[in-house]
Amino acid sequence: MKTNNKVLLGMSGGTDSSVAALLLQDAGYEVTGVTFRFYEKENDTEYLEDARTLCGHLNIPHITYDARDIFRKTIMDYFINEYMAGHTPVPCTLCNNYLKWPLLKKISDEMGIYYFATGHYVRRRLINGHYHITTGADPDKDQSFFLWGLPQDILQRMLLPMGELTKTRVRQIAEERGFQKAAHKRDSLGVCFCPMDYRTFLRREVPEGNIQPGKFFDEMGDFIARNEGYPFYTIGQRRGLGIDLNRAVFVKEIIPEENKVILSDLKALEKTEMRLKEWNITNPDLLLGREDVIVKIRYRKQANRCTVTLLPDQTLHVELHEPLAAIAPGQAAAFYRNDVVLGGGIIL
Ligand SMILES: Nc1ncnc2c1ncn2[C@@H]1O[C@H](COP(=O)(O)OP(=O)(O)OP(=O)(O)O)[C@@H](O)[C@H]1O
Repeated sequence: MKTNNKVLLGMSGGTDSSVAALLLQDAGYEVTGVTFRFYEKENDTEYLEDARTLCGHLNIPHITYDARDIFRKTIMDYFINEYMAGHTPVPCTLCNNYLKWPLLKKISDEMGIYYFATGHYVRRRLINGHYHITTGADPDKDQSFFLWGLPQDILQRMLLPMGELTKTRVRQIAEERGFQKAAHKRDSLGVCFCPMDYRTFLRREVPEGNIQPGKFFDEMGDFIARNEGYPFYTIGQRRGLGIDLNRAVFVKEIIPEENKVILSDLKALEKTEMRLKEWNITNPDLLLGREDVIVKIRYRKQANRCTVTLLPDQTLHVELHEPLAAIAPGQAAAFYRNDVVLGGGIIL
């Protein structure tokens, strides 16, 4: 598609996308706002009204796109199924990879709009002919960890007006420009459809009887205690096991077929390799076989050096230079060099 000065902005009705709209307009773009209906808690559609009102104030067109069915199938059902398989799901990463950004591109294509944008706190850089996501300027808000899965045809058309800003500055801008409600909206916390403990969500969503009480065992196969059923535990979990031993124990392994959860000390959770499926690499030359790559499997407080190779079965092998504890199947791993996201995948 030929470039033009039009941009489709994902408008959640919150602070970031509101300020993103203002900044894109200031920069001379012709902005259209789109609000995806992904999930509506107790049918609350106030966010739709907020987004519509904001677009009205900015004098820009606003459209809504009903993605509730596809969100239910690809994100919420996946989330439940992953826990039922003994895995730890990453719904926000998958929503970005498979829904939010592909939908922005699809609708832009249909409307003849070249650019698309969000209020994500990330930046983008062209390196050796390939676009890469880089970390946002606000270290507390950086969302690069969730965007390793985007292909070039999306990366090349994205605009990221929040990338250079801090959240504090963004709230100030909203206030200065008279967007009081947006300025004082609370940040969204965690997974949109499951802001509470995921166990409460599973109890509500999984039909009665599908989760049966199970058992904790130690690494030697000795019974420790009964538990509430394997889906209620995640690899690396220490708190909330409901047992009182005279030593610290962690969830090491989950065996759904036998409804067993294996507990051990932290050291036994360490691994020096992992494999990834559903991976994306921005530029193989910058990642594969290189010694200076960092892998993150958690949003914060973890960064390990690694070497990544492609295996004949088309999975990625990640050799960790130092052991890493609590690697859970289903989680995402994102690769970095300094501030640059090089790709990522889902842990097998
Ligand atoms: N329902 C939605 N419809 C359209 N775009 C959305 C929607 N939800 C999120 N986005 C886009 O994705 C960006 C990141 O979403 P995320 O939920 O991580 O941030 P947020 O803190 O809720 O952002 P905001 O302050 O704009 O609500 C948003 O800034 C927005 O551009």
